[in-house]
Amino acid sequence: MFDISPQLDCGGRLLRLDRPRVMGIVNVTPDSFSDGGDHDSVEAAVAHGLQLVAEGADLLDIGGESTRPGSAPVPLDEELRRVIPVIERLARDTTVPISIDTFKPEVMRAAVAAGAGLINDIQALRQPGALDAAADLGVPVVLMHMQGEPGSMQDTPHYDDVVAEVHRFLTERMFQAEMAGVAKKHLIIDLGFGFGKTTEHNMILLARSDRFLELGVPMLAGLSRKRSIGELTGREQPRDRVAGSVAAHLIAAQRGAMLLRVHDVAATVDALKVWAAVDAVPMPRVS
Ligand SMILES: Nc1nc2ncc(COP(=O)(O)OP(=O)(O)O)nc2c(=O)[nH]1
Repeated sequence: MFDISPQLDCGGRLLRLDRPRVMGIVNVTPDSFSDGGDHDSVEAAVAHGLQLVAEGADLLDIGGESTRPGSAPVPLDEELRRVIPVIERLARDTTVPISIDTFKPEVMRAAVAAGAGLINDIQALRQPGALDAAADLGVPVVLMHMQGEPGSMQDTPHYDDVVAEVHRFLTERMFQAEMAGVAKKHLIIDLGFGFGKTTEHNMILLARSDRFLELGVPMLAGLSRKRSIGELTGREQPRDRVAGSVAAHLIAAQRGAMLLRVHDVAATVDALKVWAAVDAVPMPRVS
């Protein structure tokens, strides 16, 4: 149907896209919205990453700067101090691809040099130097939609047509990336759930996320423990939003997402196994 590549070469570590793949979140931050401070030392972050791989994570996403609404920016040297040692250790101690969650080109370059094989950029390479860094590094890159900036994006998000506007943004960022020299086979899109969007916007995007498959690149979905899940379920604490998060990611997978960015790897892996079993049942022969 669409010419989505069957695998991603993440700096030599292949990620087959024969089924939805689970990206385990390792936030090396003191203030991430759902697990801030839990893994903000190298040892704790490495141990958490190894635990997520043991639970079935197909790749890990290492982040050194919280992007929650109202979060404070992290200086370059601090972000490097947080993430590089963790990437080095995890790249050594696991065989799964390691992703760097950053929008700073200097962090992208240092992270890939340290062993990361995928760039996860919530700003879709809009920072000065980011397009060139992605083109030079030659690894897959996630282009995510965000309306506004983390500090104020949730104040009054508004769209005339959220699907059309996110689609137009991602199409344009893909064009800019390819013009800068990023191979289309390295592009991944992400609708940016919770980044300048109300719960209604998020649900419309989730319901119609299959509309984005026509862009011909893998799609990543990241709804894990987010505020929208809390609003729909009444779960105040992000840690209590596991069932809602798993449901949302299962729906995203059914609508074509090939990468699921989650905190709760074991629960998500279990849900995908049940879905795969049902999906494997042959369609009835039309007599
Ligand atoms: N591609 C992508 N990257 C992301 N990075 C961070 C967060 C925010 O979640 P989390 O990392 O758990 O929180 P924080 O940013 O507070 O560390 N969400 C996404 C997302 O939806 N897509």
